[in-house]
Amino acid sequence: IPPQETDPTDFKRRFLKKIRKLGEGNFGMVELCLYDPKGDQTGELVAVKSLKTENECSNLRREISTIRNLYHENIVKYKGICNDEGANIKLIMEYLPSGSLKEYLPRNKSNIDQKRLLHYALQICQGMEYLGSQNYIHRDLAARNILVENESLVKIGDFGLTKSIKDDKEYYKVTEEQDSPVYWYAPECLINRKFYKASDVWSFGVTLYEIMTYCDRENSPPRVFLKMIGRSQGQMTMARLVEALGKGWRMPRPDLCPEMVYTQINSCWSHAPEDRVDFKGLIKEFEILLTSENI
Ligand SMILES: CCCn1cc(-c2nc(Nc3ccc(C(=O)NC)cc3)nc3[nH]ccc23)cn1
Repeated sequence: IPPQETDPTDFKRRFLKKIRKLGEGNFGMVELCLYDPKGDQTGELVAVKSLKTENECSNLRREISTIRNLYHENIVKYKGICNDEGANIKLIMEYLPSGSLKEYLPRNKSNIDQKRLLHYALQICQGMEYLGSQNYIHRDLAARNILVENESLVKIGDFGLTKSIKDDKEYYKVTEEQDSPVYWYAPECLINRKFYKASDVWSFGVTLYEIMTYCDRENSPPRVFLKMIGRSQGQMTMARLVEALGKGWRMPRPDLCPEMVYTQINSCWSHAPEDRVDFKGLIKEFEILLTSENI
């Protein structure tokens, strides 16, 4: 009999063995699983994203249709879906053992120099430039969502809030209130809940700030903002944040961050979206910084 055509992107639930939790997102969670069809532990390790609650199925289906059509060195690889036995669908992706920058940078600080940090920043911009070219807005760019393949390769690892802006709309209007990562949000997102590609540039600025602090918890954006706008004001936080940003307040240059890089971070934080640098411009700047000797 001819070898029956098995679809390598169709994962059977009975062969998917949970090992441990890897991370939690807005309404999804990611677990490390062994996919072991032979049942002899010779299977492969995969990262499996499923829903925390039943009702968010449409979000995960949108995320699946997004990631399965993205092919870029700096975007985590889609492997398939697990959709049998009736329960809710699961997204299967390649497993990156080193975790996100939030785990990796603090742990490896002593053998990562600033040049390498800028290489990571360049790669994130390359992934984001590609995402934008496919008419997507990420809406959750942060160090926690950047995964480490090895010490010279990072990938955007989560698309839980990514939206398509096809039919030449230039922004996405947030409908449902979600526990949004406000400290990574640009003013236009906070004030009138409009997301532009330029809003992702603002979030990249916050992500680069995190990278230049080696994701040190003491200097995390929530910590720095709350120190500036006064301890937790409850729901006042959003209003106080908007007010401070509107007055031109920005997170101060981190100790280890060179002036030139802080200038770049600030070019991502212009109040008006149209005044911000774009990912193409950031890529050029990083390439110049990485060739010049003074980093
Ligand atoms: C939903 C939130 C976004 N998210 C994506 C992932 C993820 N993690 C990993 N590897 C990973 C993670 C953590 C650690 C660790 O040591 N932790 C203390 C080690 C390895 N590979 C992945 N491939 C695709 C997604 C994905 C985790 N959270």
